[in-house]
Amino acid sequence: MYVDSEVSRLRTVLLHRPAAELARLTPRNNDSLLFDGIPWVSRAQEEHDAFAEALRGHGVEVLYLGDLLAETLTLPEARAELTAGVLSHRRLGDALRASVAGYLADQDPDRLAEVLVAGLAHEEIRPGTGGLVYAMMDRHEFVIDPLPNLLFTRDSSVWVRNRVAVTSLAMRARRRETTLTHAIYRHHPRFAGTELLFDPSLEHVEGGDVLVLAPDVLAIGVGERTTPAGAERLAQRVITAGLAHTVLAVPIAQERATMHLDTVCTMVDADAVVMYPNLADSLRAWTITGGPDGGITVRGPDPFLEAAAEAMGIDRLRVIDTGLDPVTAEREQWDDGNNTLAIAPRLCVAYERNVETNAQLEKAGIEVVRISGSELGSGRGGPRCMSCPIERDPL
Ligand SMILES: NC(=[NH2+])NCCC[C@H](N)C(=O)O
Repeated sequence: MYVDSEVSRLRTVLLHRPAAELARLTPRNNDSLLFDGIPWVSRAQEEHDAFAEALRGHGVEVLYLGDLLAETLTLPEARAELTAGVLSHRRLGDALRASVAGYLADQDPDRLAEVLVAGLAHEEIRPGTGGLVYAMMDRHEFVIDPLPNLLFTRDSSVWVRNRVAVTSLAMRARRRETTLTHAIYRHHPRFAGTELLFDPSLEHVEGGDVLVLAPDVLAIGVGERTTPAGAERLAQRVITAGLAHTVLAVPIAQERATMHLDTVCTMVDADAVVMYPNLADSLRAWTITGGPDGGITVRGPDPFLEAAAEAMGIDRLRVIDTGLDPVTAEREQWDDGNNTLAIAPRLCVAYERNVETNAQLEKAGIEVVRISGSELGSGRGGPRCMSCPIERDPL
């Protein structure tokens, strides 16, 4: 397990195949569950299977979060931890808590994993010993919330070299996701001995904001999800651990369209990014390096591209000039045109619908593996959001 870049050959990736949790979305809850529409579940699964197949076709090992979770739940300690986590929710009250506990105790690891991801509605459990909460709840209300955004595995953990940062998600609808990744990385034998770089109790950082620009350089977007305090904490940790000498904190607009840094900028080569053109010239960065007494030093802000090139020790960080008119650029940015997943330098996966961006990438010598994402995209995430690289060749 090792990741020191965004682009070197991808060997192992963590995905989550969406399932019953998507079927929980309704026009009443989709906004708070961070979806912009109601996906057609079976088609979303087909799209996701094609994405996984495209990766396997390029020699990438695909791990599924659902499988790792079910395997983790065969361990009594992990099972107890994850069960206690959902039972601690204040909405339950004692009587309903006892009923839910009983229900969970009856499930085998596979089904329990499913429940932890898809959630549990009131109508799925029996009243047990009664209680006011059960009596007063609507039958469609959740006693365990579903996690439809688990699909975006990029956000709930991120690898920096041989360590994993289990993130601290900012949006209420997503917080519980990291209880799952936290348990998997600490209990699953595949990750035995892995040191955690970050944990969910810390200041907010989401993986979509973290870009490993070079083996010693990280960029962290700061906006709707990652806070300045989160960026500072992660920067301090990677610098102290000797995993990077420089971390760039990059302010991005606090808006849905630019919720993470990877919605506007991803790497397609060791020295090249594809970037939302309406933003390319205005992005800025604060440069964080090691300071006296094990602390950090902050300077800036400077133009992002210049700060990045300097930190990376290259003359220039190239921006693939998509040359799009502002309206097309805005449309394709919304549909995750800039959210590419590199399988290797100059080889990336992208949504097929972003016709113009993809054509420009190819013109610039970047091979594009196109996948369809009409349903997957309703959650506002592209190939990079839907993947957490666990192993890449060293750059
Ligand atoms: N790395 C990313 N850009 N992830 C996209 C996450 C989308 C998800 N619906 C959210 O709002 O959180």
